[in-house]
Amino acid sequence: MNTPTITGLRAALDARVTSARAAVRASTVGRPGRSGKAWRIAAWIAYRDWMFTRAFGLWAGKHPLPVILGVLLAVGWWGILILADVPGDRITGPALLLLVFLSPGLFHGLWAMVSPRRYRQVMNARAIAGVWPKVAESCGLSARQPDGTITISRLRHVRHQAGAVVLRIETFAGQTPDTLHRAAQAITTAYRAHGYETSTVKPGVLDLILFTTYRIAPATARMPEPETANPDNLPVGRTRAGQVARLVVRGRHTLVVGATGAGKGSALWSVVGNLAPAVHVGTVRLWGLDLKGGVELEMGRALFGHVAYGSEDAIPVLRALLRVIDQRKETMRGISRLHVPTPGDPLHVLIIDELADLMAYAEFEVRREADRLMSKILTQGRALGVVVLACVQNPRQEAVGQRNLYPQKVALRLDSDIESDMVLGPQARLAPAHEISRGEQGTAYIVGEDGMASMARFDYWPDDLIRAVALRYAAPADHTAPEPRSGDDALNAWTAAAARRGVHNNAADKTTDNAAPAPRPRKPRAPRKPRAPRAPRSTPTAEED
Ligand SMILES: Nc1ncnc2c1ncn2[C@@H]1O[C@H](COP(=O)(O)OP(=O)(O)OP(=O)(O)O)[C@@H](O)[C@H]1O
Repeated sequence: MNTPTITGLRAALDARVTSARAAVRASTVGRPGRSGKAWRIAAWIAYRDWMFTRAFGLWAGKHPLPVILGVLLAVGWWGILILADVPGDRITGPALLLLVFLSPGLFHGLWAMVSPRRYRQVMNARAIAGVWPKVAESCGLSARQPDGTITISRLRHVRHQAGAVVLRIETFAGQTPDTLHRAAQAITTAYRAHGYETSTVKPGVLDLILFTTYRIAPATARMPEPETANPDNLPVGRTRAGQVARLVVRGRHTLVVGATGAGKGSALWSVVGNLAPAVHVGTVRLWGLDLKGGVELEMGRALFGHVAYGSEDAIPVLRALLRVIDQRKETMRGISRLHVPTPGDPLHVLIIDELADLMAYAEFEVRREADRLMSKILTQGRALGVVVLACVQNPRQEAVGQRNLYPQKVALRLDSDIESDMVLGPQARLAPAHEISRGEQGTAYIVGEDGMASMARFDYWPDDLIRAVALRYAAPADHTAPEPRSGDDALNAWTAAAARRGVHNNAADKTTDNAAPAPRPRKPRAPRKPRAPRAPRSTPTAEED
């Protein structure tokens, strides 16, 4: 029998609450027509009333003295007027007195009624700042000075953003920024936040982003538009703060790791799908290795140039990509240090689904060759406009032995903290991927080149959308790979593999122009002229020249 885990129970409870809320909403404010409108007006009034009462109550709870004094004086005044039988208005005077004593509370109530959001933010910021000295001291952000006084890291300000509160913290003389980074988790727990991220503002000043939401709501991707298909800043999903999550593709190899069902497909298609408009105009060229037999990539086949669906077929594709790198080395030498994609001279993106099938489970010879080729592509490719996005399920040593060659890592849900450590190394502290729950497919920590981690949820890409994107943004027909140079060992391998298995290529599907890099018929070599025997010569000297 399966024992329910805390995470499982929490997910089940979440689901029930969400469905109950949806049911109540549908039968009240969500109703169509006049009754729905009436419900909405009533809900608006009730909410504003509640905000007034709550804000006033909170103020009164914190300031009982003026409340008690005001009530006593007002009642006393009124009582005296009654007892002394003073004629005329006996209410206005005591009421005005009460109003004066309670005016700060009434101001709070009105403020909360008119602008509930702003009111909550200001109150929250004040509460955070109020307990900051205690929190800072207990989290190790204080030091005793020689004169006996205690210095704490200064909280410059508290700012709100969607789903998060940002604390700007400053080090004091003698304190290192690393101390702030190390205290981040303890501060998060102290404020009962759901998670944190850090961002350095300037030396000694850090923004600590505390998340107030537990999870990022799932979202379904939409048809990408050409203006967003920017490989330097590709939109791929949502951040915890509700903003667009972005990934840098140009100049970075990306390793995507996630347990089975963690949503690697969402990460893969968020990149491929959002790059599609750039593929269509020829500034990006996609290469695919789907070693699960094509199950994943075949759906968007038209977006790809060369693809291979088996580990042996992958080798010629990797070799062809290496030839692109070699060609670029020659054309870019002395001209540019980072390739700028243009139509006709695109950014080449190699997408690999299930890297382990190539690097860990293939035949020994294939593994060895794949390892050699991948090391070259990963070490030489990124500046030359050839990048890799590789997905892997099991982060075991053989599969991700080259993980250090991927400057950017995407860690979806992992099974244990050991796996998080294996993939992310020291960054696992900032990106505990093993804590992502099963119900949050597509949620991941993105660990960038600078070692900073941020949480995002990749958009979900339904099959129909992938097909529609492939139809609308199909790759141009001239998707050819550079041909092997004569004498290149790839020539024979490519030819043999293509003949044996029929390497999948756009060409095969479309026009003959696109044919897989077929071997050029070699010119028969002219017989070598016999060399004239060299005259015996002595060691060259300056005089001889
Ligand atoms: N971004 C997302 N938002 C919501 N649900 C998602 C998201 N991504 C995936 N899912 C759900 O999770 C399921 C598994 O996703 P997916 O197949 O991408 O996982 P995977 O990591 O590729 O798994 P495997 O390694 O076993 O192929 C999907 O069928 C879908 O129902």
